[in-house]
Amino acid sequence: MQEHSFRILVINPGSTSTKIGVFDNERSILEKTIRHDTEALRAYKKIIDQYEFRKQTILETLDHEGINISKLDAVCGRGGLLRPIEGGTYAVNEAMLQDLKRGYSGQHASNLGGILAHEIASALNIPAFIVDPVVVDELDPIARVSGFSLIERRSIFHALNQKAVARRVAKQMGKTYEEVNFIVAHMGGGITVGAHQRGRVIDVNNGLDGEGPFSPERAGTVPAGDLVSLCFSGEYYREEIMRMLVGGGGLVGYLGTNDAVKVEKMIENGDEKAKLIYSAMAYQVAKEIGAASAVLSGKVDAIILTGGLAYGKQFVKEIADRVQWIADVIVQPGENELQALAEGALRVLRGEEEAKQYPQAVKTTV
Ligand SMILES: Nc1ncnc2c1ncn2[C@@H]1O[C@H](COP(=O)(O)OP(=O)(O)OP(=O)(O)O)[C@@H](O)[C@H]1O
Ligand SMILES: CCCC(=O)O
Repeated sequence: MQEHSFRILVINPGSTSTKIGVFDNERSILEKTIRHDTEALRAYKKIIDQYEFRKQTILETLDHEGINISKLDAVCGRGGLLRPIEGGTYAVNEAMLQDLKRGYSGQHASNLGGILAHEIASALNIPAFIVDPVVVDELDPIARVSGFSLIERRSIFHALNQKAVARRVAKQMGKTYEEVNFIVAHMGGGITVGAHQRGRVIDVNNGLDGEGPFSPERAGTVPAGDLVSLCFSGEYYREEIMRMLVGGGGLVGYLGTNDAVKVEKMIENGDEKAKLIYSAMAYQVAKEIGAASAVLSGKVDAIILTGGLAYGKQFVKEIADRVQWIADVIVQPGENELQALAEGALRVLRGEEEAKQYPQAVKTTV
């Protein structure tokens, strides 16, 4: 019997671009990165105000590429900084739209994903979904304890790519994601290292502005007391400190670039500082993997290295040399977020999973 074919539009909004894809089942028939002029984006005060502009650009691009949107079966967007929720595919509902619009856990381009999916899908009377947003929170209670009673650890990570890669590797091993324990290190502009225990990410660093290894653009964990002293030195505004930690941290802070390919060139040209800093980034990733292996009590089926930095052969080697005693190291460079969005929507359209419902805000009585 011929398999039913679903056509899905997927949308992944980034800070300066919107990536879109059209899939017939798992097969990509169009993938496009729409670059937005930074001047055009600057005209909008808040990220959320860009949605009409981005929607029109997406629709024009689809039209230009000859995609008839009336043939779509669903639209799936990258989820944003919502309330903490468990992983999976969620139907876009009113509560979600409200939280995306106000940026419940902060402002992030991915907040536009669910809104754009809803806007396009509702006009066509088809379902809209999001899959594994960055706020996926499956932390064990013990992992939430920070050691400072006023601050709880939070789960903010590359859930979409980490879970998609983990599912793919599990399948290659002839198992399901729910049958294996993996450590997944997503190494892109930000770096997050997740301890995946039988389908749940029970511990992971908050890679947005919290903790973990430093990355091309982010500082990761820094010595707390020294940071407090810097904050109260009177020399910096809050925004300046945040910019130095996120965006201007990591490789950018030390070497003036977030481009690891450039850093590799600097090393080739004999730059000793670049060599030390690049090795330190690999060292910190390895250390975080070691910590995740303790979280999993050493029961680790594989360590997976993914994201753009996983293309760097020397970088990967330095990490692997330190951690391959724990488990096999599997390298899956780049990220496949469009495919992951399509696969998440497909699991629901095929009835393999039920779409999860995003929780309504709890009403408090005064
Ligand atoms: N061939 C390569 N060798 C080494 N590093 C590479 C290579 N290709 C890309 N990178 C590096 O990967 C990093 C970007 O990774 P990626 O594209 O996954 O990040 P992003 O999507 O911008 O951010 P994030 O993954 O945090 O959402 C950059 O530092 C880039 O220089
Ligand atoms: C860590 C959350 C995803 C990102 O890097 O923006």
